[in-house]
Amino acid sequence: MVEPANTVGIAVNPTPLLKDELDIVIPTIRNLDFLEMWRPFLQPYHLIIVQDGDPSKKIHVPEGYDYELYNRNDINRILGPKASCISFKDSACRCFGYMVSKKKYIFTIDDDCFVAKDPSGKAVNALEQHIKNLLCPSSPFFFNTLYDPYREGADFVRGYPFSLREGVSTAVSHGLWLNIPDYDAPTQLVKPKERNTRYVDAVMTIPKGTLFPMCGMNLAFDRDLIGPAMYFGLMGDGQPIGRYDDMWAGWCIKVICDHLGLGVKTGLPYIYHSKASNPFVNLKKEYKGIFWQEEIIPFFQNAKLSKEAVTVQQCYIELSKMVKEKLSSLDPYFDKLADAMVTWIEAWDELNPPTAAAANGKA
Ligand SMILES: O=c1ccn([C@@H]2O[C@H](COP(=O)(O)OP(=O)(O)O[C@H]3O[C@@H](CO)[C@H](O)[C@H]3O)[C@@H](O)[C@H]2O)c(=O)[nH]1
Ligand SMILES: [Mn+2]
Repeated sequence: MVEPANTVGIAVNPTPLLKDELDIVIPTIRNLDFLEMWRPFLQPYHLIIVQDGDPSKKIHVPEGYDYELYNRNDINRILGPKASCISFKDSACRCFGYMVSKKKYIFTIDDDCFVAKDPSGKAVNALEQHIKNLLCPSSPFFFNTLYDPYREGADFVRGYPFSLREGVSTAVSHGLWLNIPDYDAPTQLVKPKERNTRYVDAVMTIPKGTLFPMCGMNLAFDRDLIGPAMYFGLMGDGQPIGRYDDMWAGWCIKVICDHLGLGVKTGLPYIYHSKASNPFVNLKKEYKGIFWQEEIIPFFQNAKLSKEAVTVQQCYIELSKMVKEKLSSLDPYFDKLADAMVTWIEAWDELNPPTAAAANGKA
């Protein structure tokens, strides 16, 4: 039986790593009381709260947190017609927070994710571990069997090519979950009582050429390296699919990271996922995705980006053209999604114009 950690009495770190370079993005339709238990680890950071659902509902944010909050009215006001690419009534709305942030790093977490305990009983500072993962190189080109070679007390094992030991920049850090695992609805239905009690003390780079099911509930990334590709798609209200927001983004970012020579890591940190969403509601959201993905995965496995695609935006636009060309025959939804991918990039570039220096550099 796993339980969340008790963080009462843990002092708030006054000078945490990347304090002014990282935003925490939380999608919510509920309340944010869970931030009380995260206070020692998260209070020094700026929050971007994306309020989904009824914009007239008042979301209470615990005292002492510095935050900005956006509801649907704000999204519509800021993006105008381009707001059509931001999902409504689905956690996919969180990607609006990635777009409006001005920081280099993002940590996104769900409002039902509590602080986990490691096997020694110590409270896990998930954000601190994500930051370590992002600030350390990745090793996507050759698998290190002793897991993260950059970790204290580990290294590259015999036979690991020295020419590859410098590693590459890490774009994404994918954390895991104790208690309620991120299972799809059919698995949830078959195993309603299954809880994840296994704390695996490892961080691994996902090898180049391998896709993975990215879960958005405990995720961090480098916005400068991969932000424009972190679009969580068209889900929820008015859409034929849900709960494939993070999956879609994960497949897109992995193809682009592989193309640009960037790393994606998975493993530590764990959070404690406190509640299971309704498997019957989830089945309705997922069911088209469960058979579509048998076509979608080979599409991403075979996606080849051109050597002219050297920025994330260029890669993403190329990907959107492939989606329109190769997946629209699966369902007209993908035609709409391909257009929304372009709208997302246009909106991203509108809110995040390249700095003059960067623009000159590019010229
Ligand atoms: O319409 C909605 C529903 C929920 N939210 C907020 O999004 C997160 C996740 O919600 P919840 O914990 O209820 O759902 P899970 O099934 O556990 O979420 C996992 O599945 C993925 C579905 O896409 C998701 O990325 C995972 O985290 C909470 O913060 C809700 O408040 C919402 O904004 N709108
Ligand atoms: Mn949840």
